[in-house]
Amino acid sequence: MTYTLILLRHGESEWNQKNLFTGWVDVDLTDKGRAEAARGGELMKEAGLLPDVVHTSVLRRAITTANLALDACDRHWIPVHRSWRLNERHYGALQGLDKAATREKYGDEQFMLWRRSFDTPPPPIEQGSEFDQTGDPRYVGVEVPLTECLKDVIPRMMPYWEDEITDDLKSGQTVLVVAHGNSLRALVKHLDGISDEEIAGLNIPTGMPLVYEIGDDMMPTGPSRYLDPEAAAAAAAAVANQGKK
Ligand SMILES: O=C(O)[C@@H](CO)OP(=O)(O)O
Repeated sequence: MTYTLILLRHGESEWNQKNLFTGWVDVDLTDKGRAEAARGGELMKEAGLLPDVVHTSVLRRAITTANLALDACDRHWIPVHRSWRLNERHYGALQGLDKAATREKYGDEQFMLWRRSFDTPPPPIEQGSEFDQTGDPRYVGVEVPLTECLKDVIPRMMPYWEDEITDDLKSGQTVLVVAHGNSLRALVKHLDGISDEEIAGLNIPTGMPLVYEIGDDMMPTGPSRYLDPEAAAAAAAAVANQGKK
């Protein structure tokens, strides 16, 4: 028996457009991001891959992307589950800072360590500062991080994969997960068995459905595929180049 899993990073956000580090800051989609989300839904419809259930983070850019994509494939009515565990990586004190200016100030190497290394977290955000999420009502009972590297995302995201998403897959449902560049990198790292070093080179494009066939062991039976591979490759390269002028 195989099961279908579709991963979708949210469409372009206002801070993607402005080239700002975002993390847990709850920014909206741009018009381009809304169009990307709808296109993602159309691609799923054209491929005959219609989700039975959707899981999202608790951030607006993922929630709105899911709504628009599901509307575009007439699946606006399916059950929805949300969890902070699917949130973007917390970007610490970099949240709200311009990526190009940060790269210029700290240099290429430090910039890339913060963005893509497995285990170098950015400096922690100051509690109570403008872009700190401590005290946000959606995180009652959650220990809100002050910064995270990818290594920190794995232990907070994986329980949700193991306890919630795989349950839906095992019941035979086509599962859509709408999340973020770095929370999805953590999940793809697990599914594709990518090493701590090689994960630095993986970038997930916005609004591009990525499909896995999953076996009974809840691991992929073969390589994943983007529904629009050429557009996905170009968009992933653009993500990789963020911060460069
Ligand atoms: O700012 C962020 O939260 C993420 C995703 O937009 O950026 P990056 O791709 O640099 O990790």
